[in-house]
Amino acid sequence: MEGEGAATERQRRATASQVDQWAVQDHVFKIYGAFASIPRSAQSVILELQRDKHVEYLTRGLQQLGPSFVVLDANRPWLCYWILHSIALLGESVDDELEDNAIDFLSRCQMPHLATTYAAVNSLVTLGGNKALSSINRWMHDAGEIDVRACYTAISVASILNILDDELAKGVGNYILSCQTYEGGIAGEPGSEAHGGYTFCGLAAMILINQANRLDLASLIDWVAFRQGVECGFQGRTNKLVDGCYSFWQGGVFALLQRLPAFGGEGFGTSDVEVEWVSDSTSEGDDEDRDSSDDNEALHPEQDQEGHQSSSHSPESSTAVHIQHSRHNQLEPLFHTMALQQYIVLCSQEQEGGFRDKPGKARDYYHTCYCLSGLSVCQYSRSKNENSPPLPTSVLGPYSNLLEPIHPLYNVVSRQYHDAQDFFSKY
Ligand SMILES: CC(C)=CCC/C(C)=C/CC/C(C)=C/COP(=O)(O)OP(=O)(O)O
Ligand SMILES: [Zn+2]
Repeated sequence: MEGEGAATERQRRATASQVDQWAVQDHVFKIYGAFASIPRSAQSVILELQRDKHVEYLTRGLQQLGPSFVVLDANRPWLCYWILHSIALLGESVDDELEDNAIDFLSRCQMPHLATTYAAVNSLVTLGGNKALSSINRWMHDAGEIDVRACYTAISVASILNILDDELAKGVGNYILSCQTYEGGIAGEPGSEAHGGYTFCGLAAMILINQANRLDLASLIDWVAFRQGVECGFQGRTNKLVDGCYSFWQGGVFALLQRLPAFGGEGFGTSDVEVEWVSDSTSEGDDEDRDSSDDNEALHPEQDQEGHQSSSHSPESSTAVHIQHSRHNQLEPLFHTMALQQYIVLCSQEQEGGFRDKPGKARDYYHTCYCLSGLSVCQYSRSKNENSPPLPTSVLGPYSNLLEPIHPLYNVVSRQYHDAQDFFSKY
């Protein structure tokens, strides 16, 4: 039996976390309230992405990595990837000197650790061009940690470099399957708690090895759908706080699911998953306007678009999210993409450049990368394929907020992914 001390401690922690959540909601709702109370003309200015400021902040960060990126530490390839990918999402590129420095540095640090190798390879793919791509040495190595992130980074790197084979994929499907929890999301290791970061990694890896249909996709969708709360952004796991970086880790899960043919998507080429879909069917047209707030209005924080009270991160519904087709047979996103854009632009964006976890926190490159990646996912969430630009109704704020589309399996900008694919299919 649990001792009185332990029970009291548990209750103290639960209360503290509830108080944290109320404090964050209070902060976020004040921002939305202030936004709703200003004239429309001023609202559209506030919804603008501060592109120039973001590029300035990012370029400064890259320059600060050192004149020739000389120090080798595990964070530098990540900083390179977060910054270069953010710049690419904004449709910009870096100057020749910075590019040369980055290539020289990244080609020297592709071995010691799988996750940093993923960051280095994605950075080089993002820089693109002969020099960057040919600097990648397509080695293999083993050992290192075992978890779902390691599975994903290994499989992602191998896939983008066109060296993925059965030997590397052996056992990966069974391992990831053993990490899907009773909640429906995927944990880092068997027996741990489902988390958005690992759910993205697990699902992406399963798609890359053609085994996504082995997961319980119905419960996975339920789990991820209920991670979007009244703050309009996503939390990483049940009963935790909203955070801008989950815009990609959780939003990216939807981007992956929506590309599967079983969900009306075009597939990923070799990995067209067939899923026997079981859903508690909802009458036609029920949800056709669920995510069509096309007038840039702030959502009332405690209401969904039909005006219902919504409970934050409510766990009680089962299979409440379904494949949605509007009257015109247009694929509807499986999450509230306008609400998420609102959280990213109004709560995560720093007017002076960069993005943060939540109001009150400082900006950083990690959150800048994953807020922008999540924003891109939202903007293209209704696009049938990456070549069809989104309608203005899918983009919150001015259309100039539109970012470059990403390839959701790797989180690199689509055009750079295709260039890399052409390059590595030649030898
Ligand atoms: C490819 C790649 C880089 C993958 C990384 C995936 C990722 C973000 C995993 C999350 C790890 C984790 C358990 C964070 C919880 O932190 P926390 O307790 O501080 O945050 P929380 O309260 O939001 O859960
Ligand atoms: Zn975060």
